[in-house]
Amino acid sequence: MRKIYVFDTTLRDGEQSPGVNLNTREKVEIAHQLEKLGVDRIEAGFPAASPGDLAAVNAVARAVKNATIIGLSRSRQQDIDAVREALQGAQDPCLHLFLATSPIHRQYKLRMDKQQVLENAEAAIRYAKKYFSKIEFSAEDAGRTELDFLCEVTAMAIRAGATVINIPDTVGYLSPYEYGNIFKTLKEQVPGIENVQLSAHCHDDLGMATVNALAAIMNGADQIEGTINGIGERAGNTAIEEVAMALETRQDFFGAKTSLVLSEIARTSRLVSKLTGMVVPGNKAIVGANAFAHESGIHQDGMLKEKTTYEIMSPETIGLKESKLVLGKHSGRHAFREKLIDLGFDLEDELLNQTFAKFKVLADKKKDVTDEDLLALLEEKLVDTPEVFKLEAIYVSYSNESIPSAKVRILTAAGDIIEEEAEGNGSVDAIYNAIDRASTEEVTLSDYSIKSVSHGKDALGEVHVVLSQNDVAVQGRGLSTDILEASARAYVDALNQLIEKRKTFSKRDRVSL
Ligand SMILES: CC(=O)SCCNC(=O)CCNC(=O)[C@H](O)C(C)(C)COP(=O)(O)OP(=O)(O)OC[C@H]1O[C@@H](n2cnc3c(N)ncnc32)[C@H](O)[C@@H]1OP(=O)(O)O
Ligand SMILES: CC(C)C(=O)C(=O)O
Repeated sequence: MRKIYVFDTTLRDGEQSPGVNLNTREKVEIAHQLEKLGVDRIEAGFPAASPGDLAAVNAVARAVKNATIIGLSRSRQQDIDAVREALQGAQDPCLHLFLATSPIHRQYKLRMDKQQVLENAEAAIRYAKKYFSKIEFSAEDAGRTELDFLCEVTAMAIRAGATVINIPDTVGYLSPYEYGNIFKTLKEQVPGIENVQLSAHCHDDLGMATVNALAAIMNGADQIEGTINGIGERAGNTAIEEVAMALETRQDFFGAKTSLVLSEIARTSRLVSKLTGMVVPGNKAIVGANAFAHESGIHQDGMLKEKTTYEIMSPETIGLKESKLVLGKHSGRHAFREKLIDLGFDLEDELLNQTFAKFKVLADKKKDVTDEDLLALLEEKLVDTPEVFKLEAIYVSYSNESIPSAKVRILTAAGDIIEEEAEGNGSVDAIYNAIDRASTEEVTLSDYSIKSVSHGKDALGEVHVVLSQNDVAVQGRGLSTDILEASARAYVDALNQLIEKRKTFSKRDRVSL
């Protein structure tokens, strides 16, 4: 099986993500994890960028024993010298030199013509060759470079002593066909190309970074460059975990493999997310929280019968424990039954159907139906609790210059209407004091939490409260687009449940104790 080398640039191009700044300790921690993941090469930074980055690259160079350590450099002596200094102590150092070759970069950024680009790059490689046996040369913006000129630049770089030639699609512009064709052409036309490794470095501006890296592999690339979680400049780089898992899962098609320890992927992803502060989107391939989660009934049913119906890879391969069946409004009876069995309840069909119907009503209102919700459904705490008290209206008076007060109108099961007023430390406290007066129940509020059920200004607010009385505690839930109303509803719901629980407990005592 053909081996594809993995060049990880999380610590260099990944760190170029706006808002990301890794200090030395963080770079070393990530580098150690990359070593465990088994990447072949680690680009640790751009030493000429700052004294801090030079020191960080040096710390990585000294800490890592099982990967080549690379420092990036412009085609300038002072940058090359900074990399020399930074890579002191590295077991296997490599210099990464770059110079842009595309017409746009030549004309506007470098203000060089083709000849100057060739001469400048050659002088840099020859200078560097005195100090480094391994040199990667990148033709920045190769993707938008005339193909014949790119062949010329590549031939020059090989003659001058580069050992790896990198073809960056710096701005994520190319289609897979065009990018693959560059590798094919270089392989066919550049003298000495068989003596160097060819590398692919893609960006995700059009969402094609992974597929372009794969196209490069299919056309002869020996190495792919990328980052963990695909972080990097603008829309980011090729996500290494995506390429590695594509090669692993579709060995039949690609006939190539990395030597990554795949079971370290999830851990590496979490660490990089934590230290860079870049949250991995839930739907991100391979490492997103939903990548191995199934919500819809038909999929869950398939998963329960045979995992390969809806999973092309197993979560264990990347170091996760198992797939998740998430209960929501799209879930079906099979998954619901399985979940209840997990919770210790094996229900008769009829009872299962009744509970399932209630679950669907709840799932329509809630983003996540938790184990607690399910337990509540089973015990008929959350729905169908007889309403001893029903909240009819609340009035709140609030100003930051006076004590908040609230008035509530409550309808009792006996048909009485009770109105009470009270003051409090805040609006919610005032409402709760007024409800206490109306219900005359003596309860303790031991928890209060609020979250939004959906997004936007009109999001539903969901309030959860825990009320206790003697040794009994219950959870009440209130939903409304107004958080004060949701708070009042949660409290009244909890009161009703408390009263119901008192009854259930005394019944249970009679029946089973
Ligand atoms: C595609 C990529 O990801 S390339 C890597 C990008 N990463 C970074 O830029 C991060 C680190 N960079 C830095 O800290 C700074 O840009 C430094 C220290 C390298 C240079 O800073 P400054 O000297 O202030 O220059 P500045 O960044 O403003 O401009 C870049 C200069 O380098 C030149 N340049 C750009 N690429 C190269 C190159 N490969 N070789 C030689 N010169 C280059 C530009 O033409 C410009 O030159 P000019 O000053 O003569 O116009
Ligand atoms: C320095 C090079 C490889 C680069 O990051 C790019 O062109 O995107």
